[in-house]
Amino acid sequence: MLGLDVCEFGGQFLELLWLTVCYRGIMADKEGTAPVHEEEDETDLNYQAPAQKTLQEIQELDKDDESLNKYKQTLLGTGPVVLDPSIPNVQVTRLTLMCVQAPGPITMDLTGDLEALKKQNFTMKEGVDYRVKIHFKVNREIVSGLKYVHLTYRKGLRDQLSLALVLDMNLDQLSLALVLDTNLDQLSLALVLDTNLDQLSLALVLDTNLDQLSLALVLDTNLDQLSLALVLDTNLDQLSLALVLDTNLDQLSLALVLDTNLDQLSLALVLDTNLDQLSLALVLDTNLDQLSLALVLDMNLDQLSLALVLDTNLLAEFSSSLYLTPDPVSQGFEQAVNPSLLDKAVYMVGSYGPRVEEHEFITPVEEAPKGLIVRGIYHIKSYFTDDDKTDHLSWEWNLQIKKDWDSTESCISRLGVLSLFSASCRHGRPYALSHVAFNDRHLSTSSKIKVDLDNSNGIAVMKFDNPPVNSMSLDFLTEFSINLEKLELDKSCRGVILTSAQPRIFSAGLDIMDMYGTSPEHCGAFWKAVQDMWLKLYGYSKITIAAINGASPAGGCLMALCCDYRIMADDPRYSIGLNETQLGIVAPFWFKDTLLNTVGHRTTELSLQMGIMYHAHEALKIGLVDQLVPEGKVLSTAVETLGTWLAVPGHAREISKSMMRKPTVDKLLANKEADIKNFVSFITKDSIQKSLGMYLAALKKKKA
Ligand SMILES: CCCCCC/C=C/CC(=O)SCCNC(=O)CCNC(=O)[C@H](O)C(C)(C)COP(=O)(O)OP(=O)(O)OC[C@H]1O[C@@H](n2cnc3c(N)ncnc32)[C@H](O)[C@@H]1OP(=O)(O)O
Repeated sequence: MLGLDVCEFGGQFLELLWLTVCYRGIMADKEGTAPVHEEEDETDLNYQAPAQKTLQEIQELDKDDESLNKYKQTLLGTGPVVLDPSIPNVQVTRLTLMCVQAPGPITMDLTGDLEALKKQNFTMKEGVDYRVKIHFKVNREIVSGLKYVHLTYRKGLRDQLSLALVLDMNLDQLSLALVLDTNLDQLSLALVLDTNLDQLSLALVLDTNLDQLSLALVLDTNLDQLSLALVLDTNLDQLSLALVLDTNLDQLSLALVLDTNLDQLSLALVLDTNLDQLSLALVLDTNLDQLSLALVLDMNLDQLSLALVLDTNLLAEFSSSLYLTPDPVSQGFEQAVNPSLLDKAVYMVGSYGPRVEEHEFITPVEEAPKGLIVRGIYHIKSYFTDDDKTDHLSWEWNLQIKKDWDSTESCISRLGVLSLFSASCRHGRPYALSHVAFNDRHLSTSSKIKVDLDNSNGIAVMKFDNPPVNSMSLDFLTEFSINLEKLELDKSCRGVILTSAQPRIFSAGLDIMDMYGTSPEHCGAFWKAVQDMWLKLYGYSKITIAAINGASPAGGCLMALCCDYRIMADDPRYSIGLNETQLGIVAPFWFKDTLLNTVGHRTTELSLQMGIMYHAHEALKIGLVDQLVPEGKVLSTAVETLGTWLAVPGHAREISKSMMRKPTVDKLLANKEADIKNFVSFITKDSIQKSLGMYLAALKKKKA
């Protein structure tokens, strides 16, 4: 049976692949060709595309094959969404940098002024994991072989590291100026040394904004006189300074050692000079991700030796960012310096058909670079293109890698979060925001859902804690989806267990209070949150197990059905099922599909029409749950089971899951808006409101 399904699916899939390949030729004619300046690294295999077909022709093919038609509809939509040929077939609408630790969404609108984007910096904290999400629309025709190309350049040194060294000498005189100016979180060092046989002047200014350290040292001496000024200003923890100065008319020795634990900066300066000879050694060693500078200068009347070592292991990587120039700014070096290409990433986006809803594509997880020298601004050229090099969109923007997120961004994001959650005020009552903890890597601060991620095995347990019955209100659903998303992005998490912190109840399903007596706007927002929860959970890439430790009606059952495996407490008091008809409401098609995909057609038919709640044993019998264990063992069995699932090669399992579930997910994605409208008009009907009211009254009466 399974073999047959897979063959059937495989056949359809191949056919669709062929159809999309056929279609590429047509597309190339219709859109402009790309000015994509990417290196040609693909081999021409002398490939001859099959005869071209229109979307309509494709839809006509095998018209009588019902299952193929369904699949085609999922992939191709029902037909062109926009007929106006002046509107591009593919419209890229926005790019989002998805990062769990980000204080808020980092999104760029690609429908507006792309020129403005060139000047805009999007900040990313160093070392964080992130993914790029692109939203795009397909309006008329299938596009195949879509690609997202991402070229990363490092800008000139102005934003990064500048070193200027000026050395001027003759037998009687030496002048040295060294300026090290790095914006990489603000370290500046200026050293000026001017000496002739009679006089030595040294000025050293070290100014680092990196937690406020400033040091100025001025030393001026001639044969009869020595002046030394040292100013040190710091509110840092752990600063040590040692200054040794020894001078007489013929000789000067100076040793300065500055040692600060604050991100490990050490400075040693040794200066030894007499009338005939000057020796200077300066060592600047900062662990702020590997910058070391050593300067050794040794001279006498006849000879000069200078050694300058600037040792940052980033030299190799960013050699083009390092220049020796006397006056970088006045020479306008930024124009003179071509930004160097650091990285080229090509992501295969795939083939897509027209539909009203936007498509979205998410890249695999990347890690932002980390370290003092890699902080700075990267210029990025993005191309949304395809195999035919059609330029669907190309734009440029800047990614700024910083030691921390921008504080202003945090404010903006907090506002964003507030507005997101003010939308979840129910009956005019704002909900507590304590659970909104985007920055918090300890995921356990949510108010309605407790998350505990065990780093030793990668298993996260999400415990519903929304008394009295874990009903899924708008804020519960929002919080659930955020946590799930966070865990999906968290590399250390490998699987998620859903369970309840409430005794005897897994979840009472959707919060009826969100549907009863509320405004159409509220109902719309609520339903969108239900959809988002389902889309996230049913299409989740990681393993999910429902540890059902209590009653699980309606939405509770749906949530369990979305998981990969269900373990239920073996207790006759607990039941599970989609009982919507008992409330006088109708489960939507994606509730139905989720049940159908689990227990089959006939059982789904009986179950939905009658609104049956199954006791644990019955649920096991019809395959609604996979295993029964004593209540006290539900969670431990779930952990054990997840362990065995984790032994399966992850990639193969994930693709298999997606193969089984994607058509169902795509169906809702293609009808999301219509489904919301349908829900709102249905649930706000007087007759339905009356049913809900009676149901609520019955619940309360039962209690009485
Ligand atoms: C195109 C249109 C599509 C429309 C599709 C709409 C889909 C909806 C899916 C749903 O999920 S609808 C919700 C269905 N849920 C239920 O039917 C469950 C109802 N509840 C129960 O059966 C029981 O409460 C329980 C879960 C078995 C627990 O029983 P227990 O005896 O322990 O507690 P109660 O005294 O019954 O309840 C305590 C308290 O909680 C209130 N409550 C219960 N369920 C809900 C709920 N789903 N939403 C809001 N409030 C709920 C109940 O009224 C009690 O409140 P009180 O004020 O303390 O009396």
